[in-house]
Amino acid sequence: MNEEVFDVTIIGGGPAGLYAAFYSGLRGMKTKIIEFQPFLGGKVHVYPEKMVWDVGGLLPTTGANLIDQLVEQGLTFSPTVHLGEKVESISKHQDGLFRIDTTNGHHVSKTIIVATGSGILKPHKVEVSGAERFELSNLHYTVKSLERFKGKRVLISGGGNSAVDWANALEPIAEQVVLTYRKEELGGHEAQVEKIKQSRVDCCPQSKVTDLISHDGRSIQQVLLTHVESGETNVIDVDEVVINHGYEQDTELLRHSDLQVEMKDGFYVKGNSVSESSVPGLYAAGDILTHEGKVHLIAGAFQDAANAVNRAKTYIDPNATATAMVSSHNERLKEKNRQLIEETMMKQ
Ligand SMILES: Cc1cc2nc3c(=O)[nH]c(=O)nc-3n(C[C@H](O)[C@H](O)[C@H](O)COP(=O)(O)OP(=O)(O)OC[C@H]3O[C@@H](n4cnc5c(N)ncnc54)[C@H](O)[C@@H]3O)c2cc1C
Repeated sequence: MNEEVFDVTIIGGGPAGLYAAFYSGLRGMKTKIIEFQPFLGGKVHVYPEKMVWDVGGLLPTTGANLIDQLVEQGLTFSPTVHLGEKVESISKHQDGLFRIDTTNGHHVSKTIIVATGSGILKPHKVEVSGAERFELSNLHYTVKSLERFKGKRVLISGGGNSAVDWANALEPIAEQVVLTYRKEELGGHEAQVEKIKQSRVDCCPQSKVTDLISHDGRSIQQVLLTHVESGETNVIDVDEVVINHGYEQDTELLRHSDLQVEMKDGFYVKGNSVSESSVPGLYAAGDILTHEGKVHLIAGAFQDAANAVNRAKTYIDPNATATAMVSSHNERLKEKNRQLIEETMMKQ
């Protein structure tokens, strides 16, 4: 049980949730983030090795670096963070407070910001019994850094965009890249598929991984591929195995809640351009929100988050200003600014 009442509880610790936490701290609100994954950063964990170019003010940077920056900024005002906790339902009680039921208990909040993005993403695992024991060594469900694969023999299983992108990215640096997929043709973007065809990548169409062979019990040394039609088998020597068989998406939260939150297409929170939902006190930000002016980018998630926080602030205190003072002149940052200036001077 968690009876402490928070001003704002943010569900989801992706870009929208993290920026909302920062902004909520800037507005002096008692803030909590609840995130299902054991880490913050949201969907950006799907593409940590990719370069992101379109976040305002940031020069091209990897997804991994973006996560670090988002998390550091999101924790500026030390919000309470619950990781590894799934929100299962939300309800609003007669006292006007929201109750948030999770896998670990329940929370109470004056307002809620739903920042659940595409829901909870879990990678589809390779269908080989006992495979999980290699996840600490050389079985990967994402490519966190290209460096790790330098000079290695890599097998990638999957025929979609990400698998094709990873094969193209690893081809110049790995010793060998084998790409195996069930269908006859690859399903990625045309230009990327063409690039694969012109490259050193060995394609094994209509094949699936049927065994991961280990001679030391700790890591995979060989992969058994089986042709889906002929049943013919092929053993490939490997140093690293990357699986990209898509993601299972759990988006049940609002459908499971008693609240009558108006939705669009059975998934999105049908909101407005200031992040309000049909339920007073409940706001949404990021990929889960839809409205006429919606920008489906991280940049758009930031705007949603600032709007959601501003609305939450005036919902709790109708006399509060509609927007926060800009950060450059915000009193909440005075002490932190003093520390930063001191640190800069020490370095000179
Ligand atoms: C391959 C790929 C590349 C992309 N490239 C770019 C790009 O270059 N530029 C750009 O601007 N955008 C890009 N995007 C889109 C961008 O990642 C999203 O717009 C952004 O992540 C949305 O942030 P969010 O916080 O709304 O949602 P998410 O990042 O999806 O985060 C939502 C979080 O909520 C958590 N959650 C969900 N349900 C629950 C629950 N019930 N209980 C607790 N926690 C829950 C999830 O675990 C997750 O951590 C890309 C997306 C993909 C897939």
